[in-house]
Amino acid sequence: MSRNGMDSEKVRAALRVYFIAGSQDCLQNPVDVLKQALAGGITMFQFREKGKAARTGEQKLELAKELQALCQSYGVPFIVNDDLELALALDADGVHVGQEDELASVVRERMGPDKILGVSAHTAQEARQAMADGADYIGVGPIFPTQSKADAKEVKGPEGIIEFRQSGIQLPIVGIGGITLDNAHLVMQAGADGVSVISAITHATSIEESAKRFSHITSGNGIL
Ligand SMILES: Cc1ncsc1CCOP(=O)(O)O
Ligand SMILES: C=C1C=NC(C)=NC1=N
Ligand SMILES: [Mg+2]
Repeated sequence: MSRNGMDSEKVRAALRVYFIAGSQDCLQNPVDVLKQALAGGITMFQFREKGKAARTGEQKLELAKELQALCQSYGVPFIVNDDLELALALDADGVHVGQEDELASVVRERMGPDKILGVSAHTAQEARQAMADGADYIGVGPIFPTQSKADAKEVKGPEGIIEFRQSGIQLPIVGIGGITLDNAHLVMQAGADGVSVISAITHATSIEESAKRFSHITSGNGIL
């Protein structure tokens, strides 16, 4: 079932190097982090301001506006994690929700057909439900152990993505969790359309170089 709205090939292309960050993930000013990541060629950005050090209220809104403007100057989609009201207030390009967040069907209803809706899915059933709710892609993970999400579920390995594809899930999939320059190729070979990365970019010696290398690794035609 193909959804009328965001073209799925455009979504697949946007998922290739899907950078996620909030100020809690950054060792320097988040604006400078995103500038370098964009220069390195990330294909989509998710603003995920979460945890005890996260900004809130006006501070969070101002930071989001600055990061959104940067993405717009590069023509890179700007996605908001969890916070539907913030996404609507900013007219963001989309929202990503987990199973415990706002219902995906409600988010789709509130955003309209042309915004990007991402849903975290841990089983093929959750993936099928997400598709029925109008999701454009699913986030599957953690693929490898991660330090960036306190309540991450059990590690799946790249097999987790193979299983989704074997159960007939054709929706665009982005792998997430502990993905580095050394293991990203395994995620692509398992059938993901892209990799979602926090610390391998935010903690990199060169943020721009790291983003550039992820872009190179994920641009293969999937055969190599
Ligand atoms: C948000 C999220 N969801 C599953 S793992 C994770 C964190 C990924 O961060 P990192 O790329 O640093 O492992
Ligand atoms: C938990 C998540 C899973 N997948 C993606 C793409 N983003 C998230 N915040
Ligand atoms: Mg969430």
